[in-house]
Amino acid sequence: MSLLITIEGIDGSGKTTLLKNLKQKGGLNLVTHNWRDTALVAFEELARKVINPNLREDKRVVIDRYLDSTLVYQGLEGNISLQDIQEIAYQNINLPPADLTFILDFDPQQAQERLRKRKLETGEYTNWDNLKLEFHRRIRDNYLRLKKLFPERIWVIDASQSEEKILTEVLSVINSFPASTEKILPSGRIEAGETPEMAAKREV
Ligand SMILES: Nc1ncnc2c1ncn2[C@@H]1O[C@H](COP(=O)(O)OP(=O)(O)O)[C@@H](O)[C@H]1O
Ligand SMILES: Cc1cn([C@H]2C[C@H](O)[C@@H](COP(=O)(O)OP(=O)(O)O)O2)c(=O)[nH]c1=O
Repeated sequence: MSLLITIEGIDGSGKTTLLKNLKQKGGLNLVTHNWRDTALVAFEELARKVINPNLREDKRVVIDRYLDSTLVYQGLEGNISLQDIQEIAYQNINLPPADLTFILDFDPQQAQERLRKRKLETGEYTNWDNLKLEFHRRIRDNYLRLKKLFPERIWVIDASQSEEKILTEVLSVINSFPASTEKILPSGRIEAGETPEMAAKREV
């Protein structure tokens, strides 16, 4: 079954790492893409060239940052209404909506530490230091607000866990889609050490 899966979270929350692990160890027939353009219209090209053709071939497509980034950064943090963003995205540009979204929820101060490490190891640029910690805290809160708006689609994952644990949790949700999402509504949060089935029981 084709599935559009998106990964979201503040910078340094582990999105790229999860994407890499899903690709290498996930055992899924999936296509991943790490898009680096922040303009909404760039998603049109992404959908046309990457998402739509693969969904048509029944693949699972995993995208690092998608419309929820726009809703969070330009919407909740910026001054564009969420309704306008969604109208442009779904009606004007005709983007496919995500089926499943994982928010890697992480403390900004710890994320800063991870990014320092990443810079030392890989030299990869980040604009983190130009922005105040307060900004990243608001972005984290905005993601959690988004979860309240789209509880069925969005899963909040504790990103302070090990890479392996995060991969296991995410795979268990993907592999049981859509059955588990129906069961686990409304909050969908998996705590450390829980399977989706255990979470379902806890939340009822
Ligand atoms: N679960 C994890 N535990 C410890 N370190 C991690 C974890 N996930 C990612 N990292 C490290 O944190 C840094 C930032 O991760 P990255 O995947 O690049 O984040 P993002 O793409 O969200 O900005 C990298 O150096 C990465 O190796
Ligand atoms: C996709 C997208 C990203 N952004 C922002 C979030 C990030 O701070 C920045 C660049 O993203 P990116 O380089 O993917 O961040 P990361 O370090 O987490 O891998 O662009 C928006 O403001 N709007 C958007 O629609």
